Amino acid sequence: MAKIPVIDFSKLDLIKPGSLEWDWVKSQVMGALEAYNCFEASVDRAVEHREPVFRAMEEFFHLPLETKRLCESEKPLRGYFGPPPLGLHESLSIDDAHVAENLEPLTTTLWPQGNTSFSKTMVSFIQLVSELEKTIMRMILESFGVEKYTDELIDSTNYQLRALKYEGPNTNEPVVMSVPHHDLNMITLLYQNEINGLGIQTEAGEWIDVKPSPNSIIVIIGESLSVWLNGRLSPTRHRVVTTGNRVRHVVGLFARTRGGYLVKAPSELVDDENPRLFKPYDHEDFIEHFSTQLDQGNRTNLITYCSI
Ligand SMILES: O=C(O)CCC(=O)C(=O)O
Ligand SMILES: [Fe+2]
Repeated sequence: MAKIPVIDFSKLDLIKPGSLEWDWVKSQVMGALEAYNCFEASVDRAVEHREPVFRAMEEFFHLPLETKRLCESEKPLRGYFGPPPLGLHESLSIDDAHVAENLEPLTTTLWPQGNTSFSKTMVSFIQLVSELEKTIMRMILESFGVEKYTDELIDSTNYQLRALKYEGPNTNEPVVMSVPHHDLNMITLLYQNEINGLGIQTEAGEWIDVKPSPNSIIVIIGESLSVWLNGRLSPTRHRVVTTGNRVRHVVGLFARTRGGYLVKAPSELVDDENPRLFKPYDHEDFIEHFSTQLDQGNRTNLITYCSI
Protein backbone atom coordinates (compact mmCIF):
# COMPACT_ATOMS: atom_id res chain seq x y z
CA MET A 1 0.00 0.00 0.00
CA ALA A 2 1.27 3.46 -0.88
CA LYS A 3 1.99 5.78 2.02
CA ILE A 4 2.51 9.51 2.08
CA PRO A 5 6.03 10.65 3.07
CA VAL A 6 6.83 11.24 6.74
CA ILE A 7 9.24 14.12 7.46
CA ASP A 8 10.88 14.57 10.83
CA PHE A 9 10.24 18.05 12.28
CA SER A 10 10.93 17.06 15.87
CA LYS A 11 13.79 19.49 16.20
CA LEU A 12 11.49 22.32 15.09
CA ASP A 13 13.34 24.77 17.35
CA LEU A 14 16.67 23.85 15.72
CA ILE A 15 15.46 23.93 12.12
CA LYS A 16 16.64 27.46 11.32
CA PRO A 17 17.06 29.03 7.86
CA GLY A 18 20.60 28.60 6.58
CA SER A 19 21.41 25.53 8.67
CA LEU A 20 22.22 22.13 7.18
CA GLU A 21 19.22 20.71 9.01
CA TRP A 22 17.00 23.32 7.33
CA ASP A 23 18.23 22.51 3.82
CA TRP A 24 17.82 18.79 4.42
CA VAL A 25 14.25 19.11 5.73
CA LYS A 26 13.39 21.62 2.98
CA SER A 27 14.52 19.22 0.24
CA GLN A 28 12.31 16.50 1.74
CA VAL A 29 9.33 18.89 1.93
CA MET A 30 9.67 19.90 -1.71
CA GLY A 31 10.20 16.30 -2.82
CA ALA A 32 7.06 15.20 -0.95
CA LEU A 33 4.97 18.08 -2.28
CA GLU A 34 6.07 17.45 -5.85
CA ALA A 35 5.31 13.73 -5.63
CA TYR A 36 2.22 13.65 -3.36
CA ASN A 37 1.08 17.27 -2.74
CA CYS A 38 1.19 16.43 0.95
CA PHE A 39 3.18 14.81 3.75
CA GLU A 40 3.09 13.88 7.42
CA ALA A 41 5.20 16.11 9.65
CA SER A 42 6.38 14.16 12.63
CA VAL A 43 6.63 16.45 15.65
CA ASP A 44 7.34 14.66 18.93
CA ARG A 45 6.04 17.60 20.98
CA ALA A 46 2.57 17.10 19.47
CA VAL A 47 2.16 14.00 21.66
CA GLU A 48 2.19 16.10 24.87
CA HIS A 49 -0.86 17.93 23.52
CA ARG A 50 -2.71 14.86 22.35
CA GLU A 51 -4.69 13.85 25.41
CA PRO A 52 -5.62 17.42 26.56
CA VAL A 53 -6.59 18.54 23.03
CA PHE A 54 -8.94 15.64 22.35
CA ARG A 55 -10.38 15.86 25.88
CA ALA A 56 -11.07 19.59 25.35
CA MET A 57 -12.77 18.80 22.04
CA GLU A 58 -14.93 16.15 23.68
CA GLU A 59 -15.91 18.64 26.39
CA PHE A 60 -16.98 21.13 23.73
CA PHE A 61 -18.94 18.69 21.57
CA HIS A 62 -20.69 17.25 24.64
CA LEU A 63 -22.18 20.65 25.52
CA PRO A 64 -25.94 21.00 24.94
CA LEU A 65 -26.78 22.06 21.40
CA GLU A 66 -28.16 25.41 22.52
CA THR A 67 -24.84 26.18 24.23
CA LYS A 68 -22.79 25.19 21.18
CA ARG A 69 -25.10 27.36 19.09
CA LEU A 70 -23.90 30.38 21.08
CA CYS A 71 -20.79 30.07 18.88
CA GLU A 72 -22.73 30.36 15.63
CA SER A 73 -21.61 33.40 13.74
CA GLU A 74 -22.75 35.51 10.81
CA LYS A 75 -19.37 35.08 9.19
CA PRO A 76 -19.00 32.09 6.89
CA LEU A 77 -16.50 29.41 7.92
CA ARG A 78 -16.33 30.72 11.47
CA GLY A 79 -18.27 29.56 14.47
CA TYR A 80 -20.22 26.42 15.17
CA PHE A 81 -21.71 24.22 12.45
CA GLY A 82 -23.96 21.33 13.31
CA PRO A 83 -25.48 19.06 14.31
CA PRO A 84 -24.63 16.92 11.32
CA PRO A 85 -27.11 15.30 9.00
CA LEU A 86 -26.15 11.69 8.28
CA GLY A 87 -22.69 11.41 6.79
CA LEU A 88 -21.50 14.89 7.65
CA HIS A 89 -19.60 16.38 10.54
CA GLU A 90 -19.95 18.92 13.31
CA SER A 91 -17.36 21.64 13.70
CA LEU A 92 -16.12 24.64 15.61
CA SER A 93 -14.00 27.27 13.81
CA ILE A 94 -12.11 30.05 15.57
CA ASP A 95 -10.11 32.79 13.88
CA ASP A 96 -6.57 33.53 15.02
CA ALA A 97 -6.66 30.81 17.60
CA HIS A 98 -2.94 31.18 18.40
CA VAL A 99 -3.88 34.30 20.40
CA ALA A 100 -5.27 33.56 23.87
CA GLU A 101 -7.43 36.73 23.90
CA ASN A 102 -9.42 35.34 20.97
CA LEU A 103 -10.38 32.16 22.80
CA GLU A 104 -10.95 33.38 26.32
CA PRO A 105 -14.28 35.25 25.73
CA LEU A 106 -15.65 32.27 23.82
CA THR A 107 -14.60 29.94 26.64
CA THR A 108 -16.42 32.13 29.17
CA THR A 109 -19.56 32.10 27.00
CA LEU A 110 -19.50 28.32 26.77
CA TRP A 111 -18.60 27.67 30.41
CA PRO A 112 -19.79 30.63 32.50
CA GLN A 113 -18.56 28.78 35.60
CA GLY A 114 -15.06 28.86 34.07
CA ASN A 115 -12.90 26.49 32.05
CA THR A 116 -9.48 28.04 31.55
CA SER A 117 -8.02 24.75 30.42
CA PHE A 118 -10.05 24.78 27.17
CA SER A 119 -8.52 28.00 25.85
CA LYS A 120 -5.04 27.23 27.25
CA THR A 121 -5.02 23.77 25.68
CA MET A 122 -6.19 24.93 22.26
CA VAL A 123 -4.00 28.06 22.13
CA SER A 124 -0.81 26.23 23.04
CA PHE A 125 -1.47 23.50 20.49
CA ILE A 126 -2.31 25.98 17.73
CA GLN A 127 0.87 27.89 18.57
CA LEU A 128 2.93 24.75 18.00
CA VAL A 129 1.13 23.95 14.74
CA SER A 130 1.35 27.55 13.50
CA GLU A 131 5.14 27.52 14.10
CA LEU A 132 5.29 24.39 11.96
CA GLU A 133 3.17 26.09 9.28
CA LYS A 134 5.45 29.15 9.21
CA THR A 135 8.51 26.93 8.84
CA ILE A 136 6.94 25.02 5.96
CA MET A 137 5.77 28.23 4.28
CA ARG A 138 9.27 29.73 4.54
CA MET A 139 10.79 26.59 3.03
CA ILE A 140 8.34 26.61 0.12
CA LEU A 141 8.89 30.29 -0.66
CA GLU A 142 12.66 29.87 -0.39
CA SER A 143 12.56 26.95 -2.83
CA PHE A 144 10.90 29.16 -5.42
CA GLY A 145 13.28 32.06 -4.76
CA VAL A 146 10.58 34.32 -3.31
CA GLU A 147 11.52 34.16 0.38
CA LYS A 148 11.52 37.93 0.63
CA TYR A 149 7.70 37.77 0.75
CA THR A 150 7.55 35.34 3.67
CA ASP A 151 7.20 37.89 6.46
CA GLU A 152 4.43 39.87 4.77
CA LEU A 153 2.59 36.65 4.01
CA ILE A 154 2.91 35.40 7.59
CA ASP A 155 1.84 38.80 8.96
CA SER A 156 -1.28 38.63 6.76
CA THR A 157 -2.25 35.13 7.87
CA ASN A 158 -5.27 34.16 9.93
CA TYR A 159 -4.42 30.94 11.81
CA GLN A 160 -7.89 29.48 12.02
CA LEU A 161 -8.55 26.56 14.32
CA ARG A 162 -11.14 24.08 13.14
CA ALA A 163 -12.23 21.26 15.45
CA LEU A 164 -14.17 18.53 13.68
CA LYS A 165 -16.23 15.69 15.06
CA TYR A 166 -17.39 12.81 12.89
CA GLU A 167 -19.84 10.35 14.44
CA GLY A 168 -19.06 6.73 13.63
CA PRO A 169 -21.36 5.61 10.80
CA ASN A 170 -22.15 2.36 12.69
CA THR A 171 -21.46 0.15 9.71
CA ASN A 172 -18.49 -1.78 8.40
CA GLU A 173 -19.17 -0.42 4.93
CA PRO A 174 -17.08 2.71 4.20
CA VAL A 175 -19.21 5.89 4.43
CA VAL A 176 -18.18 9.15 2.76
CA MET A 177 -18.07 11.83 5.46
CA SER A 178 -16.48 14.52 3.33
CA VAL A 179 -16.61 14.37 -0.46
CA PRO A 180 -13.40 14.74 -2.49
CA HIS A 181 -12.32 18.38 -2.45
CA HIS A 182 -9.46 20.85 -2.31
CA ASP A 183 -9.16 23.18 0.64
CA LEU A 184 -9.46 26.80 -0.39
CA ASN A 185 -6.93 28.26 2.05
CA MET A 186 -3.11 28.32 1.87
CA ILE A 187 -1.99 25.36 3.99
CA THR A 188 -4.00 23.01 6.20
CA LEU A 189 -2.44 21.02 9.04
CA LEU A 190 -4.51 18.21 10.56
CA TYR A 191 -4.06 16.30 13.81
CA GLN A 192 -6.46 13.42 14.44
CA ASN A 193 -7.36 10.93 17.14
CA GLU A 194 -6.84 7.21 16.51
CA ILE A 195 -9.73 6.92 14.04
CA ASN A 196 -8.44 7.11 10.48
CA GLY A 197 -10.49 8.27 7.52
CA LEU A 198 -8.55 10.85 5.53
CA GLY A 199 -7.72 9.85 1.96
CA ILE A 200 -5.41 11.70 -0.38
CA GLN A 201 -5.61 11.41 -4.15
CA THR A 202 -2.38 11.29 -6.15
CA GLU A 203 -2.03 13.05 -9.51
CA ALA A 204 -2.42 9.59 -11.10
CA GLY A 205 -5.84 9.29 -9.47
CA GLU A 206 -4.93 6.69 -6.84
CA TRP A 207 -6.43 7.13 -3.33
CA ILE A 208 -4.04 6.71 -0.40
CA ASP A 209 -5.47 6.12 3.08
CA VAL A 210 -3.60 8.25 5.59
CA LYS A 211 -2.66 6.37 8.78
CA PRO A 212 -0.84 8.93 10.87
CA SER A 213 1.06 8.04 14.03
CA PRO A 214 0.31 9.95 17.29
CA ASN A 215 3.11 12.44 16.63
CA SER A 216 2.14 13.11 13.00
CA ILE A 217 0.52 16.27 11.70
CA ILE A 218 -0.79 15.94 8.15
CA VAL A 219 0.13 18.83 5.88
CA ILE A 220 -1.96 19.58 2.78
CA ILE A 221 -1.90 22.38 0.22
CA GLY A 222 -4.92 24.54 -0.52
CA GLU A 223 -5.93 26.34 -3.71
CA SER A 224 -4.95 29.76 -2.40
CA LEU A 225 -1.28 28.77 -2.15
CA SER A 226 -1.40 27.42 -5.71
CA VAL A 227 -2.76 30.78 -6.87
CA TRP A 228 -0.09 32.69 -4.91
CA LEU A 229 2.62 30.49 -6.50
CA ASN A 230 1.23 30.93 -10.02
CA GLY A 231 0.45 27.20 -10.14
CA ARG A 232 3.88 26.00 -8.98
CA LEU A 233 2.31 23.58 -6.46
CA SER A 234 -1.00 21.77 -6.88
CA PRO A 235 -3.68 21.68 -4.20
CA THR A 236 -4.17 18.35 -2.43
CA ARG A 237 -7.34 16.51 -3.39
CA HIS A 238 -8.67 14.70 -0.34
CA ARG A 239 -11.79 13.16 1.20
CA VAL A 240 -12.92 11.53 4.44
CA VAL A 241 -14.34 8.00 4.49
CA THR A 242 -14.93 6.13 7.75
CA THR A 243 -16.37 2.89 9.11
CA GLY A 244 -17.31 1.58 12.55
CA ASN A 245 -18.96 3.23 15.52
CA ARG A 246 -16.23 5.32 17.11
CA VAL A 247 -16.06 9.11 17.00
CA ARG A 248 -13.35 10.65 14.86
CA HIS A 249 -11.92 13.92 16.17
CA VAL A 250 -9.68 16.14 14.07
CA VAL A 251 -8.17 19.42 15.07
CA GLY A 252 -6.97 21.46 12.14
CA LEU A 253 -5.11 24.66 11.50
CA PHE A 254 -6.41 26.33 8.35
CA ALA A 255 -3.94 29.10 7.47
CA ARG A 256 -5.44 31.68 5.15
CA THR A 257 -4.79 35.29 4.26
CA ARG A 258 -6.81 38.06 5.90
CA GLY A 259 -9.11 40.53 4.22
CA GLY A 260 -7.20 43.42 2.64
CA TYR A 261 -4.31 41.18 1.50
CA LEU A 262 -4.28 40.63 -2.24
CA VAL A 263 -3.36 37.06 -3.16
CA LYS A 264 -1.23 37.65 -6.24
CA ALA A 265 1.72 35.69 -7.61
CA PRO A 266 4.89 37.78 -7.24
CA SER A 267 6.48 39.01 -10.48
CA GLU A 268 9.44 36.62 -9.92
CA LEU A 269 7.07 33.72 -10.65
CA VAL A 270 5.69 35.20 -13.87
CA ASP A 271 7.59 35.27 -17.18
CA ASP A 272 7.13 34.33 -20.84
CA GLU A 273 7.32 30.64 -20.05
CA ASN A 274 5.10 30.98 -16.99
CA PRO A 275 2.37 33.47 -17.85
CA ARG A 276 0.13 34.73 -15.06
CA LEU A 277 -2.54 32.07 -14.51
CA PHE A 278 -4.77 33.78 -11.97
CA LYS A 279 -6.40 37.13 -11.31
CA PRO A 280 -5.35 38.61 -7.97
CA TYR A 281 -8.07 38.17 -5.37
CA ASP A 282 -8.87 38.84 -1.72
CA HIS A 283 -9.46 35.55 0.09
CA GLU A 284 -11.76 36.98 2.73
CA ASP A 285 -13.85 38.66 0.08
CA PHE A 286 -14.06 35.40 -1.86
CA ILE A 287 -15.19 33.49 1.25
CA GLU A 288 -17.77 36.15 2.20
CA HIS A 289 -19.32 36.28 -1.26
CA PHE A 290 -19.13 32.70 -2.40
CA SER A 291 -19.61 30.87 0.86
CA THR A 292 -23.20 29.93 0.07
CA GLN A 293 -21.75 27.55 -2.49
CA LEU A 294 -19.22 26.14 -0.05
CA ASP A 295 -21.44 23.32 1.13
CA GLN A 296 -20.41 19.70 0.72
CA GLY A 297 -20.48 18.47 -2.83
CA ASN A 298 -20.85 21.91 -4.32
CA ARG A 299 -17.70 23.72 -3.28
CA THR A 300 -16.81 26.75 -5.31
CA ASN A 301 -13.51 26.14 -6.88
CA LEU A 302 -11.25 29.09 -6.20
CA ILE A 303 -8.99 28.14 -9.07
CA THR A 304 -11.91 28.31 -11.48
CA TYR A 305 -13.03 31.58 -9.92
CA CYS A 306 -9.76 33.39 -10.49
CA SER A 307 -8.32 31.61 -13.55
CA ILE A 308 -7.42 33.99 -16.36
O1 LIG B 1 -11.16 15.16 8.66
C1 LIG B 1 -10.16 15.31 7.99
O2 LIG B 1 -9.16 14.60 8.18
C2 LIG B 1 -10.11 16.35 6.90
C3 LIG B 1 -11.12 17.43 7.02
C4 LIG B 1 -11.20 18.28 5.78
O3 LIG B 1 -10.82 17.88 4.72
C5 LIG B 1 -11.72 19.67 5.84
O4 LIG B 1 -12.28 20.03 6.88
O5 LIG B 1 -11.56 20.40 4.87
FE1 LIG C 1 -10.36 19.53 3.46
